[in-house]
Amino acid sequence: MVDKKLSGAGLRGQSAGETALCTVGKSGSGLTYAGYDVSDLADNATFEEVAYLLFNGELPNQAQLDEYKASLLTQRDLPQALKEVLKLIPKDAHPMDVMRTGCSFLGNIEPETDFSQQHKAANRLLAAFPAIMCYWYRFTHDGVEIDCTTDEDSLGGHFLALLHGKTPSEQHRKVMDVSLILYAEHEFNASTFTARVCASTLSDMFSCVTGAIGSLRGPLHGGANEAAMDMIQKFSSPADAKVQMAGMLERKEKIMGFGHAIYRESDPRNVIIKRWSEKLAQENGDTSLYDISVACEEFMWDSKKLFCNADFFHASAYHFMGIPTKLFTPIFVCSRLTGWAAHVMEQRSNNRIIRPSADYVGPEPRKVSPISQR
Ligand SMILES: CC(=O)SCCNC(=O)CCNC(=O)[C@H](O)C(C)(C)COP(=O)(O)OP(=O)(O)OC[C@H]1O[C@@H](n2cnc3c(N)ncnc32)[C@H](O)[C@@H]1OP(=O)(O)O
Ligand SMILES: O=C([O-])CC(=O)C(=O)O
Repeated sequence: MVDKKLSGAGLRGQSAGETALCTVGKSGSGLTYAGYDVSDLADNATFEEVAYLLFNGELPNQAQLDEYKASLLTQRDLPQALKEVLKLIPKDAHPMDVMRTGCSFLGNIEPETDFSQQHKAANRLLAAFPAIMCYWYRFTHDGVEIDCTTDEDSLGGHFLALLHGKTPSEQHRKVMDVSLILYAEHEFNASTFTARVCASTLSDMFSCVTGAIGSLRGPLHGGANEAAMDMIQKFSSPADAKVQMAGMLERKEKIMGFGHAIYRESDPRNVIIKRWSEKLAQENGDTSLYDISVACEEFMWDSKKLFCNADFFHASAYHFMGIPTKLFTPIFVCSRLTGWAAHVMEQRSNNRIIRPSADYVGPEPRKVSPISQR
């Protein structure tokens, strides 16, 4: 694994454009947003500051941040028409499909009609996504039509308050904020690349983000945090985890939450969210799921030199905060929207339609025979 070359299928190792937003696997801890190390941002900034950074290129000063947060606060509620649409989506729908529909529908009723509105569209989605997820979830699962506004200062706290219907603890607010920072941006990953391809046709922001949500949904990308949770919940102890994982590897099954397309030895986000997962486990007074997760990490490294990516310890961390597993990937959407929108803006600022070539491997030229002879 460690010496595996970044080349081959899946466009691996090929540069597909330029970005000033992010480096992955290069300097410092291995992940930077506009020059800032992600661990520095996680320790010393908030998610709203990171969103501002990605959208504007610089961190805000206090006055800019206050103004930005005040503006986001006024945009958290959903239009009634969108609430009606969300109520029509069945309980057993995949919440990523809910996010996709919510984003797409908002693009119908509040369209981005020209690119001068790109910040407006991005900020509206940023403010509204927690309510899109929670309004649908609470209506279909608890039978309540929630008030989509809260006076929570941060988007992370706002999400937790909408979901649980009560004020979150300071520690939970902090973990959500860190999590949103860690997931915010990651260069040319599959969903961001989807957004950029869409942007390159000069399409609108809502279409770019809707497409990106579809790409993030898959278990090889954002969907891995849910799949990791489903897996660790099946293990009864650290020892059982090791036995069962050995079986999975023998059967050549993919272990979700491990490995990465770019990082070779570790994902710098893992150490940060792992630390928070441990703190939450201790706070809950039951560390068994955390201990099982650590056993998985040890086993995968010892047997395959595969390491936890950002998704693996997010699973237990979210679980400890009482977040239902099916909402794990939609939270990723609430965060990555910032990276997607920033890339859409960057693509638009220096655009050429993205249209690669393919190596043809199909049949030689041939003639259509009459249907009766086929
Ligand atoms: C936030 C994020 O989106 S992070 C990614 C989340 N996705 C997951 O956690 C899904 C599980 N992981 C994977 O499927 C892969 O590691 C990916 C999709 C992330 C990266 O895929 P690739 O770039 O093709 O992986 P890479 O080239 O490093 O794979 C090397 C070998 O390790 C194997 N491998 C990689 N990850 C895993 C895994 N999680 N479980 C089992 N085997 C694995 C591959 O099958 C490959 O074996 P091979 O050479 O015999 O075919
Ligand atoms: O970069 C990738 O391929 C996947 C990833 O970790 C992310 O999008 O956060």
